[in-house]
Amino acid sequence: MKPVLMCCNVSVDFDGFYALQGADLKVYPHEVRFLIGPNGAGKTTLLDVICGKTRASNGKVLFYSHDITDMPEHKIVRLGISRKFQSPSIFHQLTVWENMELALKQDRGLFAVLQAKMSEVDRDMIITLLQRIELLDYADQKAGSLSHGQKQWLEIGMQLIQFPQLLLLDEPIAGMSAAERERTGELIHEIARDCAVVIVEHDMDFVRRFSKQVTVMHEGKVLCEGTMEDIQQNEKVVEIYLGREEKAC
Ligand SMILES: Nc1ncnc2c1ncn2[C@@H]1O[C@H](COP(=O)(O)OP(=O)(O)OP(=O)(O)O)[C@@H](O)[C@H]1O
Repeated sequence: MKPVLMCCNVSVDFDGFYALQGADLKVYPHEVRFLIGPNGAGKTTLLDVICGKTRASNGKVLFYSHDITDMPEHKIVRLGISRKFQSPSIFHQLTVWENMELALKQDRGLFAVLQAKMSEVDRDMIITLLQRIELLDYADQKAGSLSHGQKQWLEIGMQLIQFPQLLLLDEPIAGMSAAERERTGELIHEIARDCAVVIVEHDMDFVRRFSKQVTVMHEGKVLCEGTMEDIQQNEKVVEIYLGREEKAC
């Protein structure tokens, strides 16, 4: 099977400080890949390079056969890579439905989108996605009135409406209740039926519960990959990351 994403020997130089130092990553269709590692390991920087927010100073990023290393962010989005940042960037004064409408027609202005008549197909698509993110009953509510977890789901829904083939999530469960975390884990696996997902996450209980393949990053490189069971046996991973977690408990 061809990988959706290949990062080959990617380095990022921030004025002499190397946040990434030859990072390699392959992600396959329908995969849910967790990226873990200590603070400063380069996880967010790697997501930033993949979505075009940060430029690699060396190495290549391939999305299927496209070399996207030097592509501007908006073109990468159009190719099918969607990035959700830690804090939700939704419009609090608009309803859940209007947020979804806007996400559907991002290239048009707010006024034009809200005035335009929707096609049946678009309407059905929004309904299906709102069902998936469990917000159909909240469609007419202002997004600002949603719980923190629901706001995160709304933003995930707004990413999904563009039908990405790769979704990048940065700590999606931060600040969520236990029930919201559980639902988010299930949602991520549902999403992976249609698109690969790469998730940066620090919550090891969540990673244990919902991961298959985990990539451990350290000092700007990939240290190792495998199932959570595999990497828990890795002495270096325990030393630099998981050991600290146990001590903190
Ligand atoms: N714009 C920047 N300029 C300079 N240094 C940066 C910049 N962005 C990130 N860094 C540094 O690069 C390193 C990697 O940061 P990054 O945020 O990718 O790590 P991370 O693994 O995501 O950490 P965390 O788990 O704390 O979010 C850190 O030392 C960080 O301070």
